[in-house]
Amino acid sequence: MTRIKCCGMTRVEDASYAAELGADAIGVVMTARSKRQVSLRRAREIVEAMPPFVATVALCMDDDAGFVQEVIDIVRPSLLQFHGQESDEWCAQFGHPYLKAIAMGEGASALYQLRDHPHATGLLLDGHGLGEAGGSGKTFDWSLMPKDSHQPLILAGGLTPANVAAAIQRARPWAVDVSSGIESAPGIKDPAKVRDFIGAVRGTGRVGHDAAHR
Ligand SMILES: O=C(O)c1ccccc1N[C@@H]1O[C@H](COP(=O)(O)O)[C@@H](O)[C@H]1O
Repeated sequence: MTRIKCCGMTRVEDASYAAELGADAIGVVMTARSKRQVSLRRAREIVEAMPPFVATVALCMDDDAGFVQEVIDIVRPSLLQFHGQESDEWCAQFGHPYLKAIAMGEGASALYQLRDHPHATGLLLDGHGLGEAGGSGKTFDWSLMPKDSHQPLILAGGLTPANVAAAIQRARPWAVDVSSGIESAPGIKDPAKVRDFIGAVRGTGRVGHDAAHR
């Protein structure tokens, strides 16, 4: 079964809806470098609203260590996600489980980057180019997804309800991660797209309640 993370939550109701439909994890973006940034307080509210067994992920990108520690202490996410140029040693200093984003777009190859992050709980392969900022909403060539990693690999970058089934077929990831592909505007999730995305991953077409449920 392919796990699902729905990222970039800015509202409790959106995160709760994704969890209700069967998302395995939700994400909140903490870095000021994103238009989806939420405050520490809002992130905590979203995390606290999640039911048992739904993991919570707080995304940082080249932020300073003091801020990351505040995120751990105040938001208390299950996992951090480092989406910038952070080294393995730097990410591991907090003693908190984390995902490390790996660039798979222009000029990038997974080969060396995967070996560079042995302490990551999982590696999230995204469509941005080497040295570029993540969260570009771009897909990458799914055939480049490594087949022999000993760490769980999470496929991200430009996934939508329309392309996620083909992406899974091609890349065979442990999990998929989506943000912009289930939005009606940056940070605002579209209930029909959330439902269709989860339905496409689960292979059922549509799952859960009707959109009128909201
Ligand atoms: O979502 C953002 O604004 C963001 C900003 C900076 C770094 C990463 C960001 N998002 C993450 O990027 C991947 C792929 O997102 P998308 O589905 O292509 O929009 C995902 O992990 C987002 O959370």
